[in-house]
Amino acid sequence: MKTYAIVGTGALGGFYGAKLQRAGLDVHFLLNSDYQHVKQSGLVIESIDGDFTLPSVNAYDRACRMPACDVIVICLKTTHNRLLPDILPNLVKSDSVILVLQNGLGTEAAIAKILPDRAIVGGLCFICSNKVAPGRIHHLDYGEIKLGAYADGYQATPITQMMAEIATDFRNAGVAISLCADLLLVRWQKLVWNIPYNGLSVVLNATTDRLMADPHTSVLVAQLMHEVKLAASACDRDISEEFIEQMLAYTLKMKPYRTSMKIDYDSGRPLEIAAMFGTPLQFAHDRGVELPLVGMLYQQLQFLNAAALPAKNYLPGDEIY
Ligand SMILES: NC(=O)C1=CN([C@@H]2O[C@H](COP(=O)(O)OP(=O)(O)OC[C@H]3O[C@@H](n4cnc5c(N)ncnc54)[C@H](OP(=O)(O)O)[C@@H]3O)[C@@H](O)[C@H]2O)C=CC1
Ligand SMILES: CC(C)(CO)C(=O)C(=O)O
Repeated sequence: MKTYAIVGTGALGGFYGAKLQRAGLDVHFLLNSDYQHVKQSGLVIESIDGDFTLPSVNAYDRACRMPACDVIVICLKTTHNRLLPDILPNLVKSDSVILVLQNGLGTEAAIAKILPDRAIVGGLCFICSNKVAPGRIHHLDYGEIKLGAYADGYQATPITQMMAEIATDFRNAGVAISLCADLLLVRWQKLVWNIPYNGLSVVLNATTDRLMADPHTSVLVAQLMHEVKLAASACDRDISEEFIEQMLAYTLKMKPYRTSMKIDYDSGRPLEIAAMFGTPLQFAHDRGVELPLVGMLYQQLQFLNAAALPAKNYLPGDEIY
């Protein structure tokens, strides 16, 4: 039986980690402000798939107190990635796999610099989940994960045995999961959604339904998606027109949704700007492609984030890339 370390027990880590433990796996949870509460009372999951409680979990406040595990699941916000060089060496064995369940681009490459010899897998999560109180996760919708292995410079690379084993564990835990051989392609595909909706939801103070209902913003969403397609193309990854049409249609059908970046903004947390905007812009720029609309959103988000910096006790550069 594999052991799992959940680094960051919030909306994603709490939800997926609790499901893995409920399925009988040996799961170890690293926590921050919720540590005392979760150590005493465990985790509560309110989910459209069915509510459940884990009255007792392996809770830790420091990585150095955790056992080395087979799979290290990174569920911190990317704004806390500066902690990874201190956390990760405590948790790995020679054959551990690092599974990055974060939005955006670049974390796998950053981890490869910290742990050059370990297998790294990226996971794109299609889920709407929030941590609503200490140790209490509210899973509102969806939940599927797409996994792809990381290879130097985000080259496409075959599906590994370890990925298949991780997928089996998640499926047994009731999580839909698929495997792919091109992590960079699926990261760009997710950015087709995240860049317009996460960015505009903060700048325009709007939920997804309002962005789609207004003819001006729905055009802007589509234009931003086309810039992401250009950036992917500069990286030799093809995003089809049909894919963009599907993303627009899917969002029209979605329940009104406040994106994760908007929830962060409204809660006074730092925004994941580097992972979702800065690094994608840099990837495109390095290949001779500029993205003016994405660049404008990036600048506006930096402005809004900086305006709240003192309150957030946050330093620019906290996301390591
Ligand atoms: N939520 C969602 O629906 C989705 C999220 N994502 C992505 O998943 C990633 C994780 O997001 P999400 O789960 O929402 O974020 P959350 O903020 O809910 O979870 C992150 C957790 O990390 C914890 N943490 C912070 N600092 C430390 C520390 N020093 N040691 C241990 N734990 C720490 C936080 O604890 P504390 O609160 O106590 O500081 C928090 O519980 C992001 O990249 C996000 O974009 C992707 C798809 C959907
Ligand atoms: C697309 C979505 C809603 C998860 O599926 C997300 O990634 C976010 O809110 O940041």
